[in-house]
Amino acid sequence: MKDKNSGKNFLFREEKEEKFLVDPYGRKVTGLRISITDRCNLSCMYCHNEGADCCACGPVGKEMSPELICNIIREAAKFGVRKVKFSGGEPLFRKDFEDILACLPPLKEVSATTNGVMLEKRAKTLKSAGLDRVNISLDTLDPEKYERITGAPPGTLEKVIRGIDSAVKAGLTPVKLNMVLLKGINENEIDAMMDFIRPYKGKVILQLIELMNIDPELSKFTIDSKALEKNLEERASEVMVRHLHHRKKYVIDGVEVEFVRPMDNSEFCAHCSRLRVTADGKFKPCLLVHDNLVDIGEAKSPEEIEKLLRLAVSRRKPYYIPIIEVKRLEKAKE
Ligand SMILES: Nc1nc2c(ncn2[C@@H]2O[C@H](COP(=O)(O)OP(=O)(O)OP(=O)(O)O)[C@@H](O)[C@H]2O)c(=O)[nH]1
Ligand code: SF4
Ligand code: SF4
Repeated sequence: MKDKNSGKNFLFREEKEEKFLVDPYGRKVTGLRISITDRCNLSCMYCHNEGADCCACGPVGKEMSPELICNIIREAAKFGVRKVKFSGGEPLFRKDFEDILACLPPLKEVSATTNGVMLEKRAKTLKSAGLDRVNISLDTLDPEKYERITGAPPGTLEKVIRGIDSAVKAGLTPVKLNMVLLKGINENEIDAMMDFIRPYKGKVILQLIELMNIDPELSKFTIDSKALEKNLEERASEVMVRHLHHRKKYVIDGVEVEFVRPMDNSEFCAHCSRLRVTADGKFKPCLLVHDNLVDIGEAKSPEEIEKLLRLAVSRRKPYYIPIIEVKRLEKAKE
């Protein structure tokens, strides 16, 4: 079958007798990123709520049942999806998160991204239910700045730090600390953050995240990512490149630092291997595109889910594409 925009073929590709979902741009889908709720107890200044139209602090829509979530994952797993990331809003708002984890098929990695506020008491049960690791948002170690960035009441930063400790103790490792870089607010705290995680001896990784300034109001907080990348490279004793998004990982003074640089980065999109699912049950082919969602609705049978999965994959397109590719596509249309 041919994609009408790109003229490229898309179908299932057989590899070592395993079927994979491959989009019209040749990107294999090996992961699902599932939002299980839009609810959240914070209101971070940069929140994109996983690309949902509503804000995490706005009204809450319907949420998928554990059964539907597991059916979707089971179907995707038949086609080579091996990694699942649960996100929100704040996924720990789901009291039945452990039930969701308990019904999953065998996977290579099950992780969640959380703000960590409610993690202290849940870390052990989540691990026992099948969660492998967590990413925890932590942009600053300064309580006042934390409250300014997240809108949280006093005392919240301490809860998050206790959450990180519990996650490490429960074995939800490596724990990644997600630090969104904000010019004039926390850009000078990278070294302090590295000092904070060093005692965890490799069980905690620092993940620096370029601000997605999709809202013009946020532009003033954008840092110079290229300069930062150069600086990290100069300081690193080791540099690695992940397949996912071709993200760079650095080892600096014994600490692992990963840099997530999605903006205007065609390399990032070219290596995007995850399909998203929204909290209200829609496949979302791209975080930044809002008009090509595929409603899973009450689809229950494996056949129905497979059909919708294929449709969503056929709609996947890199958001940022190299200018040379844009020209090639324009020429192909002529
Ligand atoms: N544009 C874009 N940004 C992404 C994508 N995936 C992750 N990000 C950014 O990276 C941030 C951190 O993502 P996480 O949820 O912690 O997970 P991750 O680091 O992508 O995944 P793992 O490395 O598997 O833990 C997100 O809040 C986004 O800002 C993506 O597919 N597209
Ligand atoms: S914790 Fe996450 S979902 Fe909640 S407001 Fe902050 S960025 Fe948005
Ligand atoms: S195509 Fe690019 S912007 Fe869209 S989800 Fe993938 S990495 Fe993110």
